[in-house]
Amino acid sequence: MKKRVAIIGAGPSGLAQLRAFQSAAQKGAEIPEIVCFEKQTNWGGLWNYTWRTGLDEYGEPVHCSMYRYLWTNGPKEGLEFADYSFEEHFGKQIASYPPRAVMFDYIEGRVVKAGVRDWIRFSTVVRHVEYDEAAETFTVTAHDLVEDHMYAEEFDHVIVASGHFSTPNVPEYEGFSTFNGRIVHAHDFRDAREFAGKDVLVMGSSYSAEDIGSQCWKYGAKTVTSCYRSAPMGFKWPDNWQEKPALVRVEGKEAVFKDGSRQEVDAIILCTGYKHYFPFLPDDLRLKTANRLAAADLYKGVVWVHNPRLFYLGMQDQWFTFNMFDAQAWYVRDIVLGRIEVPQDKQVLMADVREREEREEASDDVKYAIRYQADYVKELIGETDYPSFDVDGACAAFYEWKKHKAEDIMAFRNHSYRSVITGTMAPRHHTPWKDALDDSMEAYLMN
Ligand SMILES: Cc1cc2nc3c(=O)[nH]c(=O)nc-3n(C[C@H](O)[C@H](O)[C@H](O)COP(=O)(O)OP(=O)(O)OC[C@H]3O[C@@H](n4cnc5c(N)ncnc54)[C@H](O)[C@@H]3O)c2cc1C
Repeated sequence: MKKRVAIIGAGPSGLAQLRAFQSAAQKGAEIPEIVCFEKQTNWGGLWNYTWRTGLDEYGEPVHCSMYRYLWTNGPKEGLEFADYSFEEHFGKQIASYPPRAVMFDYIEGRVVKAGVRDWIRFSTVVRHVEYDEAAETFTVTAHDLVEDHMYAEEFDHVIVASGHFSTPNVPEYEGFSTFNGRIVHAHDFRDAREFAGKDVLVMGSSYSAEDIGSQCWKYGAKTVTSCYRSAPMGFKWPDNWQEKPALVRVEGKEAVFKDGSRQEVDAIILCTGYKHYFPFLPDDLRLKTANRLAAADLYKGVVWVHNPRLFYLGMQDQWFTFNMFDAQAWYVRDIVLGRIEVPQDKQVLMADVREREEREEASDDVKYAIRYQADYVKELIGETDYPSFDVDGACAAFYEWKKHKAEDIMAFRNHSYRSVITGTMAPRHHTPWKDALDDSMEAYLMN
């Protein structure tokens, strides 16, 4: 009987897995029966934007954490699919920091071409997964939201590609419940225009804080204050943007910081990160990890060491994204197809995890982290037929990106880089991003 494989999620990771199997089939391989469960009505994961926050039309938690005017925060050259370039999709090279809608179109382009939509059951949430030792199969219980019907099916493998930037980490601070303003987590932030004319406090010092603070500033916030726990972001911010140490409490409308200073604010945006959250997995199958490069308990970053028939995609902290998901998906595919053997000895699997952890912990330098992930991508693609690409070039684009941000955080998106697939230089963005309100694909492609 044909093997059956369940993929949970049709975001960039799950779609990479579909494309991986389809590419093997295209080359004549016998592939298993694939069922991809996707709780949203469409594919694209976080890139499938919705205005909704809280619960969706079925009462399910909204997955999307992106906002209306989101433009990629890293250069597109760092994430380009090796088997489907931006030039192939758009018929020309495009600038390096596309808006969300352009990215969605690109993600969708590859899987439309691959013809894998029929493998996906949309509006279907995976509620529970259980492993039967004797039968060596997983029972996946799914909920068809349209029919409001639950059912269970058996699979030989489960691949978890449900993402980890959707369940917000929401801290509590003294005075929050009596704060006379709006408190919102980045997960529910949709449109910076809401904060025009306001004094905004952005909590956190990572990408969300950087970008949401910048959005608020660009769309007319009166002042932006950002506060950090360990170290300031350290960019050259505009005059009406100040960085403060950690928030201690809120008194009325005043935020009080660790150094004793105070600032009156109208709104607090919590850019306090996300949790790896898998409510559909029992303890023995559930990944418990911090957001790090060497995610816990994953051999080669993908194989669940406690049950090597279960895989996770995209669970690492992410410098590389789409091409790393591809590298992982091709690798997992080849395990499932019996082309790559996973060691039987759990100690060997654990040793691989420890080695990755130790190497990650050797330095907290950003360039080291980027290189670390580049080496990981190289390691995986070296073992499959995923088309090789200029991983070092992608690394260089990330280094340049860091440099350009340090030079001018408000205008770094006007820079462009060389494609690591086709070698073509991206055009410079003609409309300075700072002033661009129209994030539609049509407007962008006119550049
Ligand atoms: C604000 C923000 C900005 C970002 N910007 C960039 C950027 O500029 N460039 C970049 O490369 N990356 C960016 N990222 C990173 C992002 O994580 C990746 O680009 C990518 O979306 C991850 O893909 P994924 O498939 O692993 O997860 P997701 O995109 O989260 O997709 C997971 C899918 O699984 C589905 N799912 C979840 N649970 C279930 C269930 N129980 N049953 C069925 N389906 C389920 C979800 O509906 C979703 O479709 C950003 C992330 C955020 C939050």
